[in-house]
Amino acid sequence: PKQDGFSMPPEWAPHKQTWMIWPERTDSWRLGAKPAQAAFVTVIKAIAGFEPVSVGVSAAQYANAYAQLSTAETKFPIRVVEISNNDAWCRDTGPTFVTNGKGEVRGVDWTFNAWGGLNGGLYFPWDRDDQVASKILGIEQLPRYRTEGFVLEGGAIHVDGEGTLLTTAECLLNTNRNPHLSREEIEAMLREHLAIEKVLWLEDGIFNDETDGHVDNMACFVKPGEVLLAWTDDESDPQYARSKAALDYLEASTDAKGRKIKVHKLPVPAPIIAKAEEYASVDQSMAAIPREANARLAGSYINFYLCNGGLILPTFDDPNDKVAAEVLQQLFPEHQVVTVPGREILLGGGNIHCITQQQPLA
Ligand SMILES: NCCCCCC(N)=O
Repeated sequence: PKQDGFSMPPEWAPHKQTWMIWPERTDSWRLGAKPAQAAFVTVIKAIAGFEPVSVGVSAAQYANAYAQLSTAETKFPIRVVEISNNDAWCRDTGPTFVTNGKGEVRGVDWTFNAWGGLNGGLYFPWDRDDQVASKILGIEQLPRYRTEGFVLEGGAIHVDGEGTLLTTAECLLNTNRNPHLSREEIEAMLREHLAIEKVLWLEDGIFNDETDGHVDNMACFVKPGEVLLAWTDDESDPQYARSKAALDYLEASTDAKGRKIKVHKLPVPAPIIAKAEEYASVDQSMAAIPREANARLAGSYINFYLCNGGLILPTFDDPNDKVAAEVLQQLFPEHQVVTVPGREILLGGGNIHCITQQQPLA
């Protein structure tokens, strides 16, 4: 934390590797999780074109994951290690890595409660997921800061690397995360653990996002002082009010260094609806929320992932796929945009940013 001189680098800072977790639970993923595993393999190989990838997998799926990944012909190595888990959302269950600018890396291991615990959580139990960060830090032999009892997911925050953090009240002030803490006390925990100076609070995230509006689906930093925001011009879409409120707030805000915020818009895809036949092959269980057919999914191009020289972008067979790729290539000229179909991942409730976790170089 701040007192030790450690802070969270921005996602565009150089990475040592990316961490991911292999999907397998059949009450969250359709067709025995096989389409999800294929989609994850595509993402893993895309990232391994830019930097090493470590994939955590359960003992039951180790042989299957290893067989598919160890023979991959990629520029950078893909490592498969056994890590028990309850699902595959490494953005939220992995550690948030912090660096001190003097060659040292540590990790923050937030308490995890499956996006709401017994008050709106998405599955039960989540004990293996709450151990993932600790196991990754153990494998990397990095010191660990544990925030016992303070719930946070990595997908709920973005930083600019210069003291500003971007998040949503819909998530962080939700009574199913830290009902015992005030907004000020939550800000204090973020300041302390990430050495940030100012929090920009968007009200809401993407409409119908089951994470309670994670910021990593709604908005992100392009560079200090510049924010990219999920946008629609369709005022009849429930997304419009959320994006307009965020635009007005950001354009009236300054960051930790006093810069006025410049907002860039990234169009959302047309509403994405889960088909009944897609969810027909998801197991019913007492352990996970049912996947609602005909529900609108929280599809967003903001859920891309920045790796060393690459930008991995989910696409949705939508005319805006091309628009989003062009806008992002303009805004991130030093990153090569690589598109990967995102629907199979979105059917599980998130996308490419949600299934990745960057480990920065010291
Ligand atoms: N079904 C669980 C979905 C969790 C999505 C995680 C994320 N960061 O979006």
